[in-house]
Amino acid sequence: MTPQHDPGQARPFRVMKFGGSSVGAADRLFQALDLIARERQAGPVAVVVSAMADTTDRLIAAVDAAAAGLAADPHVDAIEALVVGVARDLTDRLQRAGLLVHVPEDLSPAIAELMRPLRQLLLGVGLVRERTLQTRDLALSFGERASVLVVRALLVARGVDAVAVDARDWTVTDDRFGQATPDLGASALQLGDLSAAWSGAVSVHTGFLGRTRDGRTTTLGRNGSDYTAALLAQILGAAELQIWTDVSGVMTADPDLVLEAYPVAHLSQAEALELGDLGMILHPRTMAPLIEARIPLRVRNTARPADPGTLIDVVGTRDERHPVCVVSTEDLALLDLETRRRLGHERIGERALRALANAGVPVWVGTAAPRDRAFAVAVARQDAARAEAALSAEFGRTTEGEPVELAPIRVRQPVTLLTLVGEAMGRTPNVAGRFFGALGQIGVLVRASAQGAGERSISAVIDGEDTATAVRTVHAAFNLAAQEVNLLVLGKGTVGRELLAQIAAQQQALASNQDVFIKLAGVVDSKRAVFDPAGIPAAQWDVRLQESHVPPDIPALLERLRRLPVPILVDCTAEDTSAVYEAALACGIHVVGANKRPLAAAWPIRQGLMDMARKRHRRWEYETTVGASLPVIDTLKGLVRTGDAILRIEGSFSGTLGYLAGELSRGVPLSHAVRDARARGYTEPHPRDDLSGLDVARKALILARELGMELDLDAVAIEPFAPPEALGHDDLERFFLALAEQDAAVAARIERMRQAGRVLRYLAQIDPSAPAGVPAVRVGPVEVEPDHPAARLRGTEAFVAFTTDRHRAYPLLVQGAGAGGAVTAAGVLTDILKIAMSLRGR
Ligand SMILES: NC(=O)C1=CN([C@@H]2O[C@H](COP(=O)(O)OP(=O)(O)OC[C@H]3O[C@@H](n4cnc5c(N)ncnc54)[C@H](OP(=O)(O)O)[C@@H]3O)[C@@H](O)[C@H]2O)C=CC1
Ligand SMILES: N[C@@H](CC=O)C(=O)O
Repeated sequence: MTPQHDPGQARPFRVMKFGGSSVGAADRLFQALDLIARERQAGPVAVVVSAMADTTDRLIAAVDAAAAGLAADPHVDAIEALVVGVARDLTDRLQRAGLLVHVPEDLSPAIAELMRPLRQLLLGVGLVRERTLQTRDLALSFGERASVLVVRALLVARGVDAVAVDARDWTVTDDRFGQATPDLGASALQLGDLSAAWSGAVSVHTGFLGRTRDGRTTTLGRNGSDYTAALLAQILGAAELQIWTDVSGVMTADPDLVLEAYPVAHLSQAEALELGDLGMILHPRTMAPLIEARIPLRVRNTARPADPGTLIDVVGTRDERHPVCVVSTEDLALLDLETRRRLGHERIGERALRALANAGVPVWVGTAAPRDRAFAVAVARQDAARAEAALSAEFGRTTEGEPVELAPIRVRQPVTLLTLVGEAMGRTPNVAGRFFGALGQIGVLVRASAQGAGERSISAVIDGEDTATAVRTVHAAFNLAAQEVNLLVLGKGTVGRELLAQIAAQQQALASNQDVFIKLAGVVDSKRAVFDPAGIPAAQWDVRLQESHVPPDIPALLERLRRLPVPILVDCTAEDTSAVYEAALACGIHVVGANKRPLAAAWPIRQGLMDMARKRHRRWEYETTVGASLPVIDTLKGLVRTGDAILRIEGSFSGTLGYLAGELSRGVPLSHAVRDARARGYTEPHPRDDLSGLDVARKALILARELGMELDLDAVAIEPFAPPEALGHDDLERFFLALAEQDAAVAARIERMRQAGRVLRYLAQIDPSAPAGVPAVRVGPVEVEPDHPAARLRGTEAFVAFTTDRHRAYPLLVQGAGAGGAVTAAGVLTDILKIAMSLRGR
């Protein structure tokens, strides 16, 4: 087909198509006329319009009513009222805006006149009580014809020369009513004759409509107006087709499921075809004329004309790393067929598809096991029963008449077809790995899967209830938008407060540089809670918490948290929160904890939490429980995972006790040094936990358990840092008074050590192969020689030395600040980011 546009002609046509929402209300149509007027200034324009708003549905209802012997006139009255109303409102608006070149005649008589034959037709349908597709097509044509009448009249009134074109006068089709196919050559000839009369005016065409060679009205099926527009663009040799609708382009995912979904800037025609198969943008047959004539398509929003929309052309985006969209097709059923023995030469997939086609059941996806022993097919839920019946009938016997050993057909519903679309699929390695990996991370079961033969899509069938989380996770895993994580922070003491300050400071940078959006959903202390699913501005949490009178009802808060994308419980308390962790993990919430107590709880409790996290595919991150932000646990896990044998772990695990030892060496009395350490945020909420050795014992136990040592706290040999008689008081002031009584004795001991050339350090040792009778885990004060690695520690420095099979001669050392709000909070934030990043497939 030769396009009508003569390449010598300076400015080719632009075709603009306006859908039902763009012409069905005065404000939108006002905008549409403006867009047409502007585009006209740049060159020749042809416009295609759909029926206004719900007119097509109303026309179908009118035909159905007539065929059922009911009154159809009220439907036609409603359509007439809508069209007249839009025309009047629009005239007023144009007048108020000073855009009318002349006041248009009242359109109501013309609209009534247009509708007269429709009323007669419906009367006829009522008389014969017969409703054929042919009759329905004729009735439907009145919707688009009414739109053209209004749009042309008001364009002219606005000073844009325009002609109305009934597309039936040029769209020559076959006689498949309801789904007619145009004849391109014949249509081009007809259009050629018509267009001669336009002489520079904007031609306004009815979308959706055609006519058979013998003059009967047809319609072009679903998205028929788009088809008309694509055909018109092809015949006119247009430079571009613009589809004006109510969204700002093709979205990266369903915005109802993914708040951060956004319009894709650029797609290839092949990607658009793939999306068309999934019911998005244009139906594949509508894309055909554009592909054939290599015409770019722009999808734009009439209500937001400044938005660039989506451009669809031959090349598409040049960014081959990212897929473009995650499409979720919901409300499907998955039918699983499995033969107990092979069916000779028969392919069960082939037969199943044929049976479903014969039963008129459309198939969304079908996947076969190797050599076709099993086959799974997804169909719309409403077709599930028919599909099952058709398959049961088909597989009652082999084609040779033998009974088939088919396991009972299993029907699973509702399921969702989750499809990732993009050229990246065939050009970037590991897209499939990341797709399934992201689903696996959040524990979504894949019931069936398929990778498109065109290498532009990959699909997974998942349970319907997993849809929202799965779409969000895959969307985030491919960096289609920032990964949102939602935090509920328990505790706003030294660590919690500092964490919230770091989040406030880093939130912006994390969103722009790392595509991670940290949302603070709630903060809880020992007395109250504040929770807002929309997010608490990180700079306002303090005020919001102070103003709150809500008691900290943790189960209720977890219930609200779990409904948000990537929910994370952040534990910055020093309480026994094992039960809270269990509830959180059980309902799908990740946990990040600086709190050692759940990890040091009785072995079955700690192990139960680990199992729960594994079973629910949730993360429990706790790097800061040993050595604040030092990478102690990660290092140990790495050694264990890579098969190294851990011979011994030793070190000074407590920044607090390291600091105190240093202060004592400088001559500071014990009670003063502890007060100072507490004020600096180094100690546990009650410093007794440090001085008694309990806190270090917990750390040592945490590390020992990483080695698989099934120990409890009572198996740890603990020698306290300070004399036990000073540690009895809960009340802090009494505690400090009792401590002061020990100042002199402690100072004397330190002095003795100094004279002997040694320094005091509090060390821990984990010896997995300790002989029977010797504690495998020991913590206690040690007088170390000057050449001991611990002797060189300063301030809150801690160190952990791993002697392993591979690090035998030179132990692997992790050393640095081991206590303090800032470093610990940074470690907690790092753990939060680990979860966010892992969900992005990075
Ligand atoms: N400080 C450090 O250097 C390090 C600390 N850690 C660990 O971090 C955790 C926090 O330490 P830190 O910030 O110093 O302690 P703080 O005592 O300063 O803060 C504890 C917070 O927990 C809150 N809290 C107490 N009970 C509850 C409860 N039932 N529900 C909710 N919140 C509660 C307190 O509330 P309220 O404000 O109402 O009293 C307080 O805000 C500890 O487990 C500690 O071992 C780990 C590594 C280093
Ligand atoms: N008091 C603790 C703080 C971190 O866990 C210590 O220094 O060990």
